[in-house]
Amino acid sequence: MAGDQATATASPALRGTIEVPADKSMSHRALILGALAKGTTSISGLLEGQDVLDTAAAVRAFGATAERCAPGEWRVTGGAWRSPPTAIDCGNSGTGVRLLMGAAAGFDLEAVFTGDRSLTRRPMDRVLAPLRTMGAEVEASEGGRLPVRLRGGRLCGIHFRNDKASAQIKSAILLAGLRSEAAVEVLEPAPSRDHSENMLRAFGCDVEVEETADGRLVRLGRQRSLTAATLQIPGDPSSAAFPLVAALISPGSNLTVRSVMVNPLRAGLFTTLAEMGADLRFLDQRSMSGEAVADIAVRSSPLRGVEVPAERAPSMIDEYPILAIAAAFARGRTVMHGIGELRVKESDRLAAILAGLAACGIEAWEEGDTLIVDGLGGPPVGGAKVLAHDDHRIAMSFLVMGLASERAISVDSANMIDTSFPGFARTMGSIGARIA
Ligand SMILES: O=C(O)C1=C[C@@H](OP(=O)(O)O)[C@@H](O)[C@H](O)C1
Ligand SMILES: C=C(OP(=O)(O)O)C(=O)O
Repeated sequence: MAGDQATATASPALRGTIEVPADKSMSHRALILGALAKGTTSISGLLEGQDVLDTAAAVRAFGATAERCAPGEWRVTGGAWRSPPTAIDCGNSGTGVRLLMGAAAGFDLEAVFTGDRSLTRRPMDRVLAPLRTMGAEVEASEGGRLPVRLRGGRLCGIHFRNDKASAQIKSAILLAGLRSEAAVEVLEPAPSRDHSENMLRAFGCDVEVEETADGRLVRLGRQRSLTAATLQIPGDPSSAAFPLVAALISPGSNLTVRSVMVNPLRAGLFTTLAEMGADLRFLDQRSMSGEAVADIAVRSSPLRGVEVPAERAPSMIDEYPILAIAAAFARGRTVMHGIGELRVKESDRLAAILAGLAACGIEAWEEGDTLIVDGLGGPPVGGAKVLAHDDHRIAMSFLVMGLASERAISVDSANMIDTSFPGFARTMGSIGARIA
């Protein structure tokens, strides 16, 4: 990819068997929990994208040791966290900064958190409000944004209703609660991804989950100290989504993505694609570090428009940009409900999707928190330069669209792809995709 720009050109059928980089959500959590645990945690297959490398630098600044022994192989030795010498810069990563603020809040320390141009525009109050309720002193910049100054210490309990179905908010509260003895509970009317719960258990922490009439209640038990663990991180379903959709929309394709994490709270895109008529199979289902894993095989398929219910949004929140691309190729209308959270990701993803689709000849519009795409039942014209707004998922989505459109599609800022999918162009090239 030349400089920041990248171009995807109509490609032949995509074929082969590939792996995608490790899951980003699990990778952040592995480093943070390792840095809180007694002893040395071994991690295999850590995602070495910039978001996660920034979290590694952050835990070091708090006093932990995080060493890279070989590609993807890391050792993390934890202990009591101390005030970092300089501001913690989480770069582009909402997960990194929100989980780290939670984890730091239980220690007697002071820290300033900041990030890049995108992250400093994203709302932090959603995490700062519950941390304040628990007793942390926090001072945010205007509008509840970064930089944030946090003074941690002895925290009290909380019962928090997670109406946004945000795993970042839930995880920040659970991590803060690790150093408290008080009751710490998060009620989720709609469940969000549960990697923190699963991984906390792997580190020996009691986490209780109860299905109640009001939703899923997640509660820290009495045993909250963490002991080092050995972890292996499976492939990221949010990254696998790009080659899988590319194969679905490129005639004659036959692709397998190996070792993809398929936790049901992350698998909403696969359910939706199956409803659209995708020939998609989960093979060799197994488990890795407490998470369900499968090889996913797809063949290119004629897709039809569907209605995606709001309740499914938390299980595919990062996949709407690439679903919108699949929808553009599908026959008929795809309606995606309840996706207002897309406005506060790395960019305003709703606006970016709409502008990109319009530039490529697709009719799409928003109605409140609903996105509607009128699919062509065939390839769009393409031939546009799409603004990715420094957002990795917008960039990858429109590059995938360019592989099966009539004319090439360029994106202006492709360098951010490294935050979640290092080697994207190379991996796609290995199955025949033309991205330069
Ligand atoms: O907890 C996590 O690892 C994540 C949670 C989601 O954000 P929200 O918690 O804001 O929904 C998701 O968009 C993000 O990419 C990763
Ligand atoms: C929203 C995302 O990440 P984060 O919130 O960690 O920046 C993403 O990866 O799509």
